[in-house]
Amino acid sequence: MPMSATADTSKTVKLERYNSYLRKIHSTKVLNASSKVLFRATLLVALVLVLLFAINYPPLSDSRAAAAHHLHRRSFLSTGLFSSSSSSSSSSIGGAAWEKRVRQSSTAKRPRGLSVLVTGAAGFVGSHCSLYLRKRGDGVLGFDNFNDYYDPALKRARQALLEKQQVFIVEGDLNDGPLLRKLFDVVPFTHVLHLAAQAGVRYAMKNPQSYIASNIAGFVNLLEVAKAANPQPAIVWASSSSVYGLNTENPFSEEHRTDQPASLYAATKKAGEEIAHTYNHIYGLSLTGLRFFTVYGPWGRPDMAYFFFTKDILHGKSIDIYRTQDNQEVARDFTYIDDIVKGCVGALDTAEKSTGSGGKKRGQAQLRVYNLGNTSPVPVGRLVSILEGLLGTKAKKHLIKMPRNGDVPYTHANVSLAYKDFGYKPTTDLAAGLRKFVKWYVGYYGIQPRVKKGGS
Ligand SMILES: O=C(O)[C@H]1O[C@H](OP(=O)(O)OP(=O)(O)OC[C@H]2O[C@@H](n3ccc(=O)[nH]c3=O)[C@H](O)[C@@H]2O)[C@H](O)[C@@H](O)[C@@H]1O
Repeated sequence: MPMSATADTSKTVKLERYNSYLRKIHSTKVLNASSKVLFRATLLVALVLVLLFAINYPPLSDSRAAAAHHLHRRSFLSTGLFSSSSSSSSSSIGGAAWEKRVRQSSTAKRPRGLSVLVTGAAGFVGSHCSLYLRKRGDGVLGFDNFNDYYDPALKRARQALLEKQQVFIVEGDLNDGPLLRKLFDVVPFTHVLHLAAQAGVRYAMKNPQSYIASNIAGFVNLLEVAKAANPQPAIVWASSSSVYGLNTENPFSEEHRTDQPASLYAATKKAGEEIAHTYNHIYGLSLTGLRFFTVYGPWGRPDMAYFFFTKDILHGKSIDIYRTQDNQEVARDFTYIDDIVKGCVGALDTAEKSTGSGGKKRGQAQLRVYNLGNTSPVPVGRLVSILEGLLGTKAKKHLIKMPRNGDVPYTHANVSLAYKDFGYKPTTDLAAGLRKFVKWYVGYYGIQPRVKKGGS
């Protein structure tokens, strides 16, 4: 059967060729189909990539678009499940309702009233100044990052106080350029009262970078935004008595040397004064630096000695009272908050307009620095005796040599320049001011014991 076998073989071969032909056609079809799928998938991936790129890198030339994008992302984050902020005030940053609140808060309620952006509005001096300005009929918009350098609950309580007076605090950081630009896009601020800062002399040894971030980078960021704003605002900002550092001339006058800071805190405030000079010189920004002298009073800062001494005395804890290396008393020109508020407002009211526009200087602008102190230094030991009297409790005093931590032994303000230019005259002595502080303290913390509640 070779013949049939041959015939069979040739049939099988033909069948196999046919089958292989079919397989080829089929595989080409499959190949065509899969390459189409591959092509479409690639197109989709490319589209998604382009979109993602566009979202993450908006055109640099369009700062408004960038700001809007940034604010949108932030508002998305702050309302999202992973939000770290619980504040309702930040939940709608950039939205129409938010803009309305920003405008309302910034609008003056008296003819020719100011429109002031107050940075650090939830802080000690910031909250007092905001309330004063608002009650006077000026427009006030607060700005604060509510950081936890000290108890944020106290900052929230101050915020609640401000909200009662229709002062809105925008929650944000000085280094957030798009947010600051957005605020200046919405409101033509006449003034900025810049009080946001990393405060505290001794903490600078623990966290030096925080001073650079707030007092230098944050300040420069604010000035960058202010110089580009139309109109440019006049800026009044918080410098510090600590810039006098190792100066030995007394009382401290604005003409004395300030090139020997004793702490990084002081160095950043001094740097701020030099930076202010630069922005005034190049861009025509009107700038006034206020050198505050150890400000104290109700709603004060828990990191300051008078505040934690009060707490420790009430809790029976011992307190360290510093003495100089040659065993002298350390003294401060403690200044009551209401006097400081009057000084800040005086500086705002006498600040001339900035001269620049469109980021360019159009003429010489005002550049000032003032001491705002009490003009009568008091030894720390005396401060403790006053507190003991007010609290009806003896302090457990621990006298020690002042650690080498940036402190200076003595401060004393000459305020004749502030008096001449805006009538600054402190009127509250330490005993009267501490009485008001203690009254607030026991009320705020709900403390009952042996406290003498004399005075107003
Ligand atoms: O005048 C200023 O510019 C500065 O005033 C204060 O700095 P300071 O004067 O050191 O105020 P406190 O920290 O309240 O100290 C007051 C006095 O108590 C002394 N002290 C402090 C802490 C302590 O445990 N014991 C003690 O005797 C200090 O040496 C100082 O003489 C503020 O904390 C700074 O933010 C501000 O810039």
